[in-house]
Amino acid sequence: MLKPVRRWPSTAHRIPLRWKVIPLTRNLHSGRDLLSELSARQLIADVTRPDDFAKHLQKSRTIYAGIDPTAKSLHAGHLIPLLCLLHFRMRGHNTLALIGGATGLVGDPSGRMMERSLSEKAQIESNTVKLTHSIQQFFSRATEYALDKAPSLATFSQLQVVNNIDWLKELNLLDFLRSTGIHFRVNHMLARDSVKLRMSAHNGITFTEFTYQLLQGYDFYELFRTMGCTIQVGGSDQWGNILSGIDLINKVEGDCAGYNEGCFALTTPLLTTSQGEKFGKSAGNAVWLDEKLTSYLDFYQFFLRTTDADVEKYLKMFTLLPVEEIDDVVREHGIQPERRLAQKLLAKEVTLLIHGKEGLEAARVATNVLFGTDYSTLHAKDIVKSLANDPRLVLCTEDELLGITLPNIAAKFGLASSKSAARQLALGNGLYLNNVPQPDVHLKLERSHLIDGQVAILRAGKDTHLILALR
Ligand SMILES: N[C@@H](Cc1ccc(O)cc1)C(=O)O
Repeated sequence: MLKPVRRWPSTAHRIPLRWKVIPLTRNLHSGRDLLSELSARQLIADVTRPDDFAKHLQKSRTIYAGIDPTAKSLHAGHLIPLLCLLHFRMRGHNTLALIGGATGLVGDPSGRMMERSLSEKAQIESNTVKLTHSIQQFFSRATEYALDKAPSLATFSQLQVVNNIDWLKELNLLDFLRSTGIHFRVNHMLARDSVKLRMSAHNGITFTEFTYQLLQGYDFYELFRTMGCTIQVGGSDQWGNILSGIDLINKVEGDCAGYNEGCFALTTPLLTTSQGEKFGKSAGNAVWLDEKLTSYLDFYQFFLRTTDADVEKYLKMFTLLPVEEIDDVVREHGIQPERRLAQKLLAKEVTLLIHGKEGLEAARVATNVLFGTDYSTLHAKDIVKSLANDPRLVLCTEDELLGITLPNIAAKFGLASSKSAARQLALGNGLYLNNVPQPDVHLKLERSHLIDGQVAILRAGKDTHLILALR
């Protein structure tokens, strides 16, 4: 039998006391105001009702951004919405990070020409656990970074991670159609860019993906109703999904004129590099924020390789350095671009933001080992730590290392294809020990050759390394 339709109870959408709006006493008025700061940092693609939005932000609000758990960690592409949330958080707004444990099971058609294949439930669940950790870690490191960079701005408010499976799994299909579906008109849904794009493609769109916008719309309504959330942030391909939520809230809340100031959307640009590639990929692979997936070194190097055309934008988007300071650095960089002053600053700041001081130190040590020329400051324990998880670091026993000629070691550990190839390389001054060519093919390795008596850095030619460390 059909259950009675759940009408939205007239008091259910009252904001609970703990989410009551709190006027901001400081920060919002100190320095540039939030929306213009975000826009100076090129973090805004679009906002709804900008004047009302700016006024709305004069009190402490609750804001959310959602991520579907299609991958097991955050990656560099997530940095833009995350930094946007960080700016809100620093100015005392409550921040919700939503993990789409339910929407991840359905698949967002936005910005995609092809239907996704449905992910396994177990995969989504395991990704959800990892992403929750990733997000918490991001905000805890970013908080430290923000306190260091902009102490006068930082009044951190709540950060909470929520999962939409918690409310969407409870929905009953018939109730949902009668209470929520009734507010969506198919002609409007068809007009959304995400759907239009797919309607024009050969295979069209399945009903499953077509309903995605209702689910994301429902999320916004749920967070508005239960937590007083009035702002949603997302990449620019999320515009339609966010507006679905605002429309739903307006329709359900329509009778609450005066009480409901309305809700707001803020989209961030989808970044492509100046070479037209999607930002956040290195040699076709995602650059992850988890150091087990992308090492400190590779993360640092990724930002160090930024082109001159992109570096100013990235400094503004991905660091909390004041915009004026960035302008000065970029001016100085322009005088001698080959010194890569701006890129070095960018790599340093973003590594600090994501991996903290220890991560930055590890990236610097590893950079010196692999690309530097001055080994005098290197210490064995730092080398081993900085290259943990890097296949170029091999732990070995004394027997495998001491009393053996360098070409033999190079061949044994795969730095050269054979002993004779290694000898040829050495004779041609192409085999290095701790950055010095070693043409003596009979030289046997002794403890005194090792850095701190523990580590030998071998190199074949310009840039093929093998770092051997005694266990
Ligand atoms: N649709 C968003 C993720 C998301 C999911 C649920 C939401 O309520 C909000 C956002 C994306 O794919 O990036």
